[in-house]
Amino acid sequence: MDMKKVNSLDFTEFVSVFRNVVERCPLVAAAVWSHRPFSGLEDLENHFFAFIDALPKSGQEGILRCHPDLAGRDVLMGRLSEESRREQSHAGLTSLKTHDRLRLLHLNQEYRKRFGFPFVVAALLSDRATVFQELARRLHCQPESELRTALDEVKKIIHLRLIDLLDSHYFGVEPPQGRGLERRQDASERGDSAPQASSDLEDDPHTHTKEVEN
Ligand SMILES: NC(=O)N[C@H]1NC(=O)NC1=O
Repeated sequence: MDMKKVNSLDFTEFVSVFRNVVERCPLVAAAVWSHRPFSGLEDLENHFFAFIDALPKSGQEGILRCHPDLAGRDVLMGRLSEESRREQSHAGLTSLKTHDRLRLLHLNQEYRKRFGFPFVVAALLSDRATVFQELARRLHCQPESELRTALDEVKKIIHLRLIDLLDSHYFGVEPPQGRGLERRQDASERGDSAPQASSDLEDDPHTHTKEVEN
């Protein structure tokens, strides 16, 4: 879909297409529609970012709480959104062995206990090893800076989801904070050589398939 097409969508169509750009928060797409026409991907995503930035802390935490835990219950129950399933699968999080799943469950619980919202990371830019490392590192951050870090990850997820929905020629646009696309490409080109969180990870062929098309 190109920007001309995006700008031609009526409210219902726009919300239907962009409803999960912010995980389980179609209200954000509903608000962004009012700002059309958009000049390009950057303009469009800036409206998503601005909506989130303008929220009070409780709203920002609410956005984070709409994200499913990585390798959490929603994964086990098959209740992930299509986007989240693809992202978590890309990072190898839908095929963890019990030992690693329990370790992640424990870290996720510790994180949620400390900050009051789930650990969020752009899984499409990550792999199993970095998810574990980042979770262990961010667990010790100060609440205020951690909220900002988590929202920056949400913005990376938004950026990548918008790229998926739009034409591939937008792929050259830098992600928020200029970080990440290179790693995403590395990951998708990497094929089956994703670093592992521990030596006993399952090797699920679905985990390492090239899931990112662009
Ligand atoms: N908790 C969390 O990070 N969830 C997510 N990350 C991501 O890239 N997609 C998600 O659903």
